[in-house]
Order: sequence, then C-alpha cells, then structure tokens
Amino acid sequence: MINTVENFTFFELLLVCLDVYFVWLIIYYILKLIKSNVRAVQILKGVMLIYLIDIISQIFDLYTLSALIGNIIDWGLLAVIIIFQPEIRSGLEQIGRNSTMNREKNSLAVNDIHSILANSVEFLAKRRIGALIVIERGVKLDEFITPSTIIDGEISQELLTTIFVPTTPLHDGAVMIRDGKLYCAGAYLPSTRREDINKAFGTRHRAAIGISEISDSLTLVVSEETGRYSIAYKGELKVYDRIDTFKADLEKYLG
Ligand SMILES: Nc1ncnc2c1ncn2[C@@H]1O[C@H](COP(=O)(O)OP(=O)(O)OP(=O)(O)O)[C@@H](O)[C@H]1O
Repeated sequence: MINTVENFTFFELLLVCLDVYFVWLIIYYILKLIKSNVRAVQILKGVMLIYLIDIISQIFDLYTLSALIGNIIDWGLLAVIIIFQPEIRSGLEQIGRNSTMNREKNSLAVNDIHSILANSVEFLAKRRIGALIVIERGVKLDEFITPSTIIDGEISQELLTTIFVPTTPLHDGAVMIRDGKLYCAGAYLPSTRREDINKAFGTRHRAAIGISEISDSLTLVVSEETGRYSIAYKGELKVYDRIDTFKADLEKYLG
C-alpha cells in the first residue's frame, strides 16, 4: 500500500520532518567542512577521480583495476575519518559552543579587533618593525599552524606588537588570528609562485600573497624596509599610505 500524507499521524509526520532535517544538517556540515578546508577540496577531487576510475573499470570490465579501486573505496571512509580527525573534533566542539550568547560575545569583540589591528600596524610601521598577520576566516589554516607556537590568547596591541620585536624568539614568521583570538605565532606560510610581482617585495610579502591565493584569509603586512603596510586578499596585495584607509578596508573585508 502506498503511504500518502493523510495516512500519517501528526507524530509520524513530525518524525519524518526531523529525519529529513538531520540528514540535511549532516550534508550541510560536510559541505561546509569541504568548502572551508584547503585539504578537503583536494581530497574531494581525489575521491571523485577514484569513483570515475571505478566506473570506467566496470564499463570496460577491467577486473584487476576494479578490484583494486573497490579496496580503496572500502578503506576510504576510514582513511577520511583519520585524516579529518582534527577537523571533525573542532567541528563538533564548535556545534557545542555555538550558543546565541557566544555569538553575541564574539560580534562585540569584532569592532575592538579592527582597532587593535590597525593601531598595532601603525605602531609597528612607525618603528619599521616587519610583521605578518594572517586573519583566518572560513577556510581553516591548520596545516600552516603545525610548526608554530600556540598562544591562543586574548588579542591586544601590546601582545601583537611585542611578538614582532626582532630580538624576540617569536618574531620570525606569521601570527595567526583565529576566532578573534591571537592563536599562534611563528607560522610558516606558502609563498606565491607568481613571477609578475614587484621585485621590491621580498619573501614576507610573497608569503602574504601566497596564503591569500589558497584561502579566504586576510593578511596584514608591515614592511621592515619601507615602513609601509599592506593587505593581501584573494591573491592581490594593496599597499597603503594612510592608516585610516587601511582601517576602513579592514572593516570592509572583515565585516
Ligand atoms: N613563508 C613565510 N612564512 C612566514 N613568514 C615569512 C615567510 N617568508 C618570510 N617570512 C618573514 O619575513 C622575513 C623576511 O622578510 P624579507 O625581508 O625577505 O621580505 P620583504 O617582503 O622584503 O619584507 P620587508 O619589506 O619587511 O623587508 C622573515 O624573517 C620572516 O619573518
């Protein structure tokens, strides 16, 4: 017998809705994880390639290849869980933390962060202290955090500027801002491979452009040589002369 909507009780309908909602929620979080992770996008391409080879091997009856791909697919799920264990853990933690209260708290801090960042950049630029500050956004940058020093502290102008003083152990590399906190220092970023970049820009600026090419992060650079400051975003580097325009762009990009 075919079940029509009229045959369902209210409670059964509610269960169906909940069922569909949970499936939607799982798919949503998986897609969000894939979209926001550099590694996930690459792995997704690999998975699609494996499935394509599987289909081809079945169409043309390539027995050995099909058996090999079958084994890879069988073990694939386990491999994905192992590879994404840190992301899965932080995703679950985030679901737990996402209460309305926390969201209100974070949005209040955002305005302060703009000022702290702009003031720090101005302070460092005036003293010709080189700096590289990455603001992580949707795309997680875990793979660049590994060799760095985790701080996970409240962001402040004092802390941020002190880190970049050349005689200190943490000044080399990039500072990363995550979820409104100063997450780590001494991170090593991938450099851009572009050859059309002004030769006056050295490795620090090339690293800022590099990370902005592969993520939606915003990277602030202070040049030790010129005392000028810039923002790298989506593969482009914009250099500023005035701190107010710098701050205005910071607010525009970060929202
Ligand atoms: N890939 C990288 N990841 C993180 N930090 C880097 C990277 N490459 C360089 N740096 C930082 O930049 C410093 C060297 O800057 P360099 O003088 O080569 O670049 P620059 O673009 O000319 O900057 P500046 O104008 O400040 O001199 C390093 O000591 C290091 O702190």
